[in-house]
Amino acid sequence: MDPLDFTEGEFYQDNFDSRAYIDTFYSNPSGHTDENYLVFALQRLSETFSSGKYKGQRLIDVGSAASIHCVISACAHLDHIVLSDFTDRNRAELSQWLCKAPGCFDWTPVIQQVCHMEKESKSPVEVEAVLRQRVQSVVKCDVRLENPFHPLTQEPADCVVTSLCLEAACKDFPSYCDALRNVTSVLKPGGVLVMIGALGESFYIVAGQRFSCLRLTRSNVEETLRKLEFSILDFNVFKNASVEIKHVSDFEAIFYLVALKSI
Ligand SMILES: C[S@@+](CC[C@H](N)C(=O)[O-])C[C@H]1O[C@@H](n2cnc3c(N)ncnc32)[C@H](O)[C@@H]1O
Repeated sequence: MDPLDFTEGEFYQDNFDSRAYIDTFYSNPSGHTDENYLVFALQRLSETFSSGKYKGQRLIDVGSAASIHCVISACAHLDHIVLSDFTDRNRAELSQWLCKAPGCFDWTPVIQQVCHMEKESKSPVEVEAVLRQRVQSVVKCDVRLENPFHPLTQEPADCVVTSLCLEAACKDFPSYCDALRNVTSVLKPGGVLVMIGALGESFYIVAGQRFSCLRLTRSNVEETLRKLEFSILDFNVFKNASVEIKHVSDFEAIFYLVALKSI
């Protein structure tokens, strides 16, 4: 794709329908029926955080859109959670959920699914309450900036989570490498990066609007992390069993990785 035609952050600000996105992809704990990778992602997140290996003070989710699914399993293990996104509407939708505004998105089915996976004694209502209490702030971020949270400065984090954001935000591979460096610059030495991403995806659709995606390979991702001196501890791949169905996206696979920043 010509990088000039790529839908970058400014296009998201004007055209990304936050509510349609979560309605489409997160109303059901299995995700969208054409895609089916949500259970895979929730299961991996659950295994990572319930292992007890990744605890600490601060977690930053980069490019959250209006979604909280990436921090449900983490919220019992990290005290302060920061959600972030480029667009005003995504951040407004998250703030509405945080303050239980009337009509805010109902995450109960997804939270129930996570509780079911973790066989925890806490009920979905209790988990949601912990999550709301631990999400400290919802901030603007732009992964293209050296400090993605400019003009704010984030304190170094024990954990950075990012899901399906960088390949949506970056028009070419050099920009992707820069963005990954920018995003991981907020991690403490020895901190953990949890990243979910799409392989071989060129577009996805929200409410009839097409958004570009940078087509990545597994070695693109691994090579970038190696250059940034991360140790990859876990790299899982969920293959799209119905690549011929391209109503909402054309991803070939979803990856889930856990990597440690060097000390
Ligand atoms: C496919 S959504 C992923 C959202 C969510 N993390 C998930 O897993 O469903 C891509 C997100 O990237 C955000 N985005 C696009 N350009 C960005 C940029 N330059 N900096 C930060 N976020 C950006 C969009 O606003 C959108 O919310």
